[in-house]
Amino acid sequence: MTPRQLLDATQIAFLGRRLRALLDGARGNDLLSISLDLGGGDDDWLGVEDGAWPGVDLTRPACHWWAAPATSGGREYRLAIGRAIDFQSAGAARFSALQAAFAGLRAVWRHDDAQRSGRSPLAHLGFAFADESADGWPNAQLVVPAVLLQSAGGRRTATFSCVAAAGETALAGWLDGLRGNAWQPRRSPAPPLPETVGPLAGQAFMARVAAALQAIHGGQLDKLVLARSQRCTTDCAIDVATLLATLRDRHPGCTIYGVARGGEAFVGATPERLLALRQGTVQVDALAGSAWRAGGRGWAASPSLHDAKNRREQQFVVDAVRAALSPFCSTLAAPQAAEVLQSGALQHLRTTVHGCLQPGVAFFELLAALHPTPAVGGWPVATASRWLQSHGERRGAWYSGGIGWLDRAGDGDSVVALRCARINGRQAELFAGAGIVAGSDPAQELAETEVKLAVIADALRHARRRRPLAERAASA
Ligand SMILES: C=C(O[C@@H]1C=C(C(=O)O)C=C[C@H]1O)C(=O)O
Repeated sequence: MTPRQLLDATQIAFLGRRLRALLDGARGNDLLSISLDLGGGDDDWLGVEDGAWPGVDLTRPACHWWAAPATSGGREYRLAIGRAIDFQSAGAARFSALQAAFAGLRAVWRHDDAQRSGRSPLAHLGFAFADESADGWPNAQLVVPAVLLQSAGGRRTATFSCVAAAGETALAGWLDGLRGNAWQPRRSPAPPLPETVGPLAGQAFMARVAAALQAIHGGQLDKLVLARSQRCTTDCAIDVATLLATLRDRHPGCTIYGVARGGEAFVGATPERLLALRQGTVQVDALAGSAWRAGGRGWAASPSLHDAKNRREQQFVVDAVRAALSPFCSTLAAPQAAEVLQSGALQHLRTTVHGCLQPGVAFFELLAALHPTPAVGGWPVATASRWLQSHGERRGAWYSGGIGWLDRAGDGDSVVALRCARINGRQAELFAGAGIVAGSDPAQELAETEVKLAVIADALRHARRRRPLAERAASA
């Protein structure tokens, strides 16, 4: 099935009838969602590879593509197009503002599932690392998409949402959204020209590591995560869909995400789950400590993943996550030993923290308690945040913040937005960071950020070699 064939005339007529039925008796600010069952089929229907769905167009004003490892194996895909509701917030109370908005939505959210798709409508969310940011991305955002396509376990659904005040015009908007994402002609991307990390960028990062180590040795802090960015420019527009497909193929254990707003896309492949909330149970990854294969690239050699520094670095995260969750949990599973998580050329230490929640605990309450974990901020959390702010730490878009989804019942997932870049036309800005504790070596920390930046840089390089099927066939 292609997007063009997504809905036939019978389904469009059916959608129109369901919309009219929902509108009957609705109040203007009610939120209405209608799900259609699109039948069984290949989950890669929503993949972004050449020829399958080249229409995932992240240069559109509002689009969110997501491919997460499914519990049953394979991938779970989501594509959100447009916005029925867009709520944004910033500042110290940003998560409680999102929670209040979400609770308000739930009270007026009506879902028609006449075809028994069994899938809940979803809202997607994203937020920046710090609670104030000024780089064109909303600091914290919750969106109910106008159109949501989902594919998992061989089942495909479409959910259409609008506020009742939009009336019957919503139908035309939904169909437009789908058309806009239909088969776009694609240009094959040209070779990106990554800016070499000049010695100055590397020296500047190592100087900041040295300053962080001084603060740690002075006893003010135990851990600080420092980030850096790298810009590169290509000689024609970066093909975001190919970049996403490359990340998806290369990082099977990661969640791949791409969010577009106003011509810019924020794209990444993260190994780290921040929060999964399902029917009163919670799961959080305490992920930190890194080792890598240098692969002859001239990066400093990796420390052992199990050395004292890496274990200490990860233990801060385990302790902080357990402390953050415990007031909300009736039971918190006993601490587990850390496992090794392989993610491309990197390895990390990971402990999954599980708990049973007390009744009524909301997703954003948990986010507010957890973020920033010492995996991305530092320890103690408040001192680390102040240190970063006063030392000019700059983190673009939603890097090291979170990105995720919530269903109508309030269950949901958020990942930590890592291994990512902000893409605008020919420009990419890549982000990565590393945790500093007593015993950290500045050259190794720099190398760690290089390996992390390479997740996107290598995918960008590879993406240029992939060409649309039509073009390949023409030149064959
Ligand atoms: C901050 C990043 O990664 C985090 C920091 C890690 C570390 O310091 O070892 C490991 C995994 C992530 O929790 C990043 O990838 O940018």
